Amino acid sequence: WLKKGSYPLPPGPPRRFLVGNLFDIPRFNAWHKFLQWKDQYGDIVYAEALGNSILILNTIESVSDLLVKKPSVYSDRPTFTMVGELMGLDESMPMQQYGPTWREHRKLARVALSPDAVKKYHKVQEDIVAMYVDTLLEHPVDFGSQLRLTAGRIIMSVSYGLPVQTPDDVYITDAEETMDMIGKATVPGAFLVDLVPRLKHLPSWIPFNKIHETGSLGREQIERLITRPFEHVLQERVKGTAEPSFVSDCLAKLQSDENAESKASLDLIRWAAGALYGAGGESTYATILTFILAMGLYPEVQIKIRCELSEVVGLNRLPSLQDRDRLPYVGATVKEAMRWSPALPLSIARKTAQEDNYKGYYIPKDTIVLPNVWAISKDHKSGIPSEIFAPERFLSSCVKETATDPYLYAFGFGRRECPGKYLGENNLFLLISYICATVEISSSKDASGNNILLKPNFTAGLVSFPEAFSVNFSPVSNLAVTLIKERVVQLQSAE
Ligand code: HEM
Repeated sequence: WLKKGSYPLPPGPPRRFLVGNLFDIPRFNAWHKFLQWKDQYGDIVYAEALGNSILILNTIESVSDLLVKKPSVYSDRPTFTMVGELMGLDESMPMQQYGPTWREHRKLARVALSPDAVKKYHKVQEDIVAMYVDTLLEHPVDFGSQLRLTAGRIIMSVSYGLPVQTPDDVYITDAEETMDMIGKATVPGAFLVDLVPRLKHLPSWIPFNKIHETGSLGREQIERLITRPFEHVLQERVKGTAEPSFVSDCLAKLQSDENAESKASLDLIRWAAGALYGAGGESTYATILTFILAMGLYPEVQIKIRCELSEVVGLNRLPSLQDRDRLPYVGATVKEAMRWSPALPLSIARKTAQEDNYKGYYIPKDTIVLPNVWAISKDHKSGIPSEIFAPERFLSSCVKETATDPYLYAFGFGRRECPGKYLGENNLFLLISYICATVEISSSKDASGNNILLKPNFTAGLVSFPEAFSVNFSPVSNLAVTLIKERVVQLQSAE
């Protein structure tokens, strides 16, 4: 009853002989096109490219019916021959297939990143965020690169307990170079071998065949990224000076469980920790950069945040994660930063492990499934146009019906939902509240003193963030600056 002949494929654009919809799907910003297809063909849209089936899910209901309610069918990932198989990234949690090894990784992540476990990182997160806000006061032009460093430092401290201050930023530089390489290698069509996997069997002595050379260079780079900081923790543990961290906690648990650190288990921890950087750094960076751009465009939101902070927290201390529940407007702003331009507009793709049927349509095995988070984020429930940055859409005191909560879609779905969600939410809350408590963001001025018009343009990769832009940062008050400076001085004297 599941055969193709009995049920039609879901609706979608007409396919051409051999290439299917290859030329209908834009290489970049495909989510805009998919949103148009939603109006034309409906909630679920089927397309094909070079023989690959693609299913686009445009609503939270279809995502929930398939990705959440049928985990055994919809929890695999598509495979990449170059980065996955040849460079070895298949071993990292985000790219692994749904199965026993993936489950082991998730078990580690659950222990180390649960809502309770992440409480021990509150202080380190606050320290690193205070350092970032200090750089906004001292070197405001570097706000983008410093933000990237900040997101990386938090992950490195959480994963490996690396000191908050600079000497170990060498690990971050290494990690950023590797992420850049992976980002370029996962752009569709970057490597012919991803389109024609059989090319991987070509011997390396064939002239101009760089497949194996590129693969092994990438593999070395990825190995370095996951091994160097891991070995640092092993050494610190021998000296008895290891700070609490994901790796340290996992190693301690391993020792108490088995009384021996088997090679396989060490490898599992090494890979699980290595995956956190790639998965957690860029999404935090993208969301906060989006927030900064939005504040240049919608300065009134900052005023409301500052009012709430001064009422609830007062002016004599910095906000903390304990204040979070009493700051609804800040909470709504965090959600709006995730919604206005989602960091992962097509989430992370899935692949069907077997054929399926849904609402009378046939879905073939090995179909690439794309949850269109971009389309889901554009709901009209609140009545506020979706292109406006308005945290009010999430507050029942401001609108009759609130917008769909981004916590339901921005962090992914079902069994593969982001394991770093709680840590990620805390990062966003701290960054947004510290920035607003200390600096005012405004448009930059040109030589004649006129405001430079900000254009919300976003990059078009797997992770999407604002293209380079400039804004002005000025201190909110001397008292706010003193609070940040004191925190940073305390930090420097403690190290
Ligand atoms: C604003 C912050 C973040 C956003 C928006 C975000 C979003 C996502 C999304 C959409 C997925 C795909 C889930 C799916 O397939 O359904 C994901 C997966 C993942 N995220 Fe996050 N994430 C964030 C922060 C973090 C942090 C801080 C960490 C690590 C500490 C992290 C670690 C991971 C990992 C390891 C996966 C792969 C899970 C798997 O494939 O089983 N993320 N994230």
